[in-house]
Amino acid sequence: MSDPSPPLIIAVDGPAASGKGTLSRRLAAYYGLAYLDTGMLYRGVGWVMLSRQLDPRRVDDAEAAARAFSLDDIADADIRTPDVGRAASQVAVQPPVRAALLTYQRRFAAAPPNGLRGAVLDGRDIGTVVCPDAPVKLYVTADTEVRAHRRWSELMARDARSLSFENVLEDIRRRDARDAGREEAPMRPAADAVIIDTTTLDPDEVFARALREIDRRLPS
Ligand SMILES: Nc1ncnc2c1ncn2[C@@H]1O[C@H](COP(=O)(O)OP(=O)(O)O)[C@@H](O)[C@H]1O
Ligand SMILES: Nc1ccn([C@@H]2O[C@H](COP(=O)(O)OP(=O)(O)O)[C@@H](O)[C@H]2O)c(=O)n1
Repeated sequence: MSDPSPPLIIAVDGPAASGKGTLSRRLAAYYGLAYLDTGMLYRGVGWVMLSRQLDPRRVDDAEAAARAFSLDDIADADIRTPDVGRAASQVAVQPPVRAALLTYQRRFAAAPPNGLRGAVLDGRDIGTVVCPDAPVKLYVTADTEVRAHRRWSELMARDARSLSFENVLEDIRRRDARDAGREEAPMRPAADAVIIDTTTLDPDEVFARALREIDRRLPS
């Protein structure tokens, strides 16, 4: 009897608000794959730290929070705020936090839920660390100001009226610098990733571009 084929993994990485989630959800639906937003795990740990009034930069506390983390902890939490994004990138610098969250991500990729034949994972280090053998790796990016504008519009639509565009831009710049500059699993395209610059593309165009790249790489 031949071995069952390994799960089909599509790795999607890139900086904040580049459109990773929008593209990944669509790819997962199209190919019938599971989807994991790995940023949600880091945001979850960041949220736990803030909700306990702990400093996200304290490595012992952050490691303990990551080890004990369960998705149930954030069932009713708003993790999509700039404060939680900042805390997420502060806990994400710490190697023991990354190690604790890596296990969950690798398991998800190795055995996608509901018997699905594979998964799309999005984050910062999927193609480089979490799933280095993924047959398809995309790195989604866009100009910083365009990304900040997208995030600002999203936050405004959710009623964060007091946020200025400049604050969101500054926040994204700092988070990008922290994510790209850290020692452990820095944000960067894998050597074999396809870079998709979404600055002037709408979501349909990004999807179409990704499909072309993926179909070229998948065994027919
Ligand atoms: N190609 C695009 N053009 C314009 N807006 C986009 C595009 N892709 C995503 N968006 C919007 O930008 C915001 C951030 O997208 P999202 O997919 O959440 O990014 P990420 O997962 O990289 O943080 C969302 O409001 C989304 O609707
Ligand atoms: N695989 C991942 C995913 C997220 N992260 C961290 O988690 C933060 C929040 O990730 P996110 O994907 O929710 O961020 P957005 O792109 O949605 O703004 C990032 O800024 C990173 O610091 C990471 O280090 N590695």
